[in-house]
Amino acid sequence: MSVLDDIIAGVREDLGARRAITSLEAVKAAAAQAAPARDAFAALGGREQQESRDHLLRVISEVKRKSPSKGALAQIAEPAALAAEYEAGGASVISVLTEARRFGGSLADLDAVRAAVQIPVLRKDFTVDEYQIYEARAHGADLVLLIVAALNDELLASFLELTHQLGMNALVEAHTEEEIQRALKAGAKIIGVNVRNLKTLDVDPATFGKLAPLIPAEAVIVAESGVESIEQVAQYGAAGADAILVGEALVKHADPRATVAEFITAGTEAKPQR
Ligand SMILES: O=P(O)(O)OC[C@@H](O)[C@@H](O)c1c[nH]c2ccccc12
Repeated sequence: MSVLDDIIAGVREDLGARRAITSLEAVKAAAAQAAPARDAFAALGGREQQESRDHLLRVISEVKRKSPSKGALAQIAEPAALAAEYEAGGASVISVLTEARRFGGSLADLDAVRAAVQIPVLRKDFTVDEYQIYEARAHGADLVLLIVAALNDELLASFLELTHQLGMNALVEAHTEEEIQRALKAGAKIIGVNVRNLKTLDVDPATFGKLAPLIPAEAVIVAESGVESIEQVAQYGAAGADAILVGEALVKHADPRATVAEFITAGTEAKPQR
């Protein structure tokens, strides 16, 4: 079993436990009651009119306590306080890991962050069931993660459609050329190139430069993982990223606010006009 399969098995078990307490019908009703989703596509620089794009490199800042590849990263006693720092530093979106077993996250973290910031919030989890999409909306998420490697074409398309129906956007994550093609075919508007292979956990930042040119200019392109330095941010910016998604480097830094601001400056300087 790959790491991804193993994580998903745990996600399904935890989902079963939540569903036994709160039915799909109840979660749908809660989603319908939630305040409308914020426009994450626009927040990430996406425009229906390509010409009106600006030049800024956006940062999606992640609340991440631990990971299967690195183990414990940071305690994060107050995710709300960390998210507020990210927002003050200029982050465009906050990503909140809600997977519990491997990443130490929860829906309570999502609630706390949602209440603390104005910018769009991404529910970062391994989406394998429509229940999780309604649940994300019920908890105020504006964006959900859809990992292409975890879904077949039919599920990917139907989850993307449901996400849009609920007024949210999806960050559709790919790691290979084939997965990029599948994401595009499903109609993804925000495409993440994860340079970490979720089956082996190997990180290779060069993956971004190889795959980004395959993504048409109408889509927002997000470089995910492996940001350890300003130089790496500049490389992603130069290679065509509209946004970067950063976890470890921010949660481990003593001054996450300043680090977000530095990353935005470095990436924007490096970014070519699209
Ligand atoms: O901590 P990093 O290397 O900055 O990575 C952040 C983010 O890209 C990573 O957490 C991630 C990317 N895709 C995922 C899918 C599930 C869980 C986590 C992830």
